Amino acid sequence: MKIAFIGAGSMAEAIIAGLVKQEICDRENIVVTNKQDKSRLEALATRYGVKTTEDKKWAVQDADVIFLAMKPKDARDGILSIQPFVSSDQLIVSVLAGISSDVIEQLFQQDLRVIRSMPNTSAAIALSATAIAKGKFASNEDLELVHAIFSAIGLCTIVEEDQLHAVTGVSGSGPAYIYYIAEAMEKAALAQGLDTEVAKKLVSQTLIGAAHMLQETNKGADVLRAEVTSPGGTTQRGISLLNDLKVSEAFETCIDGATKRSREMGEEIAERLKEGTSN
Ligand SMILES: NC(=O)C1=CN([C@@H]2O[C@H](COP(=O)(O)OP(=O)(O)OC[C@H]3O[C@@H](n4cnc5c(N)ncnc54)[C@H](O)[C@@H]3O)[C@@H](O)[C@H]2O)C=CC1
Ligand SMILES: O=C(O)[C@@H]1CCC=N1
Repeated sequence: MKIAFIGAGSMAEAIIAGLVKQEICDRENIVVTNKQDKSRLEALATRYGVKTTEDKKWAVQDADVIFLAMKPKDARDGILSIQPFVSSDQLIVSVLAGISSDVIEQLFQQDLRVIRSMPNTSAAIALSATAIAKGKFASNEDLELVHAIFSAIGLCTIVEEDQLHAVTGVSGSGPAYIYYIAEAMEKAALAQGLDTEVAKKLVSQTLIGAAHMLQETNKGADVLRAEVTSPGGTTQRGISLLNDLKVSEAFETCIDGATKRSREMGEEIAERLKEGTSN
């Protein structure tokens, strides 16, 4: 299987790292191109042994699967730059937040097989939480192939296309929320007099341990939390203060805002497409 990446940023790198690490396909069968940053392409070639090129035609002409991995705002230009060289026997996999398979098909001006996906950057260590959905010209076999690719670099689940906005708000952006919590806990640990290195180690191991507990025990988050919380103890005081600060509600607002932003980004590009402009 030959895979082309249009876009060579954080998400493309995370998927490439996962594919190479898990030996999903030969590194020589992965081709990466971007807008203009040659040094970035060279860095990826050195780091992962993949092929890179500035020639869009060369990048896509023999690819079985083409990943669209540019920013949503660059989707139109990126797609138009490969559009003349793409045919319906190639499978398009989009990681673009917010942008519907309909819009992608329209930009290609062809009835292409499109699978939309929402992975996250933990793909780099084969721990992505990915959801995928099928465009109207894609087959169940296409969905299975992409499911297999993403399953090799983490968990992959199939959803209705419209649910990808919520997935983006929850698990696409999710790693950033967890890093935010990690930063806040590290800062708080320093304020209590712990050394930076000690704080970092304790916080990351606490996150790892809690994540494994969620996955490996059959207990819900509420039960696990209750198990930590001794009556009248430290956790109870801490959680009570988080409740006073409405942290749970803050997460609801955060995920609602991110989900809405995904919809907005899709609408913005659909609007520009109608107007025939790229900016
Ligand atoms: N970063 C993340 O955690 C996640 C990102 N995504 C999606 O992945 C996509 C890429 O995001 P990042 O990797 O974070 O962005 P990034 O800014 O790190 O990389 C974007 C890449 O696209 C390239 N590019 C821009 N215009 C292009 C064009 N006309 N032709 C070819 N390449 C072009 C840039 O040169 C760059 O290599 C976005 O659509 C985003 O919604 C999805 C899930 C998670
Ligand atoms: O922030 C973004 O728009 C992208 C989509 C999900 C994660 N990063």
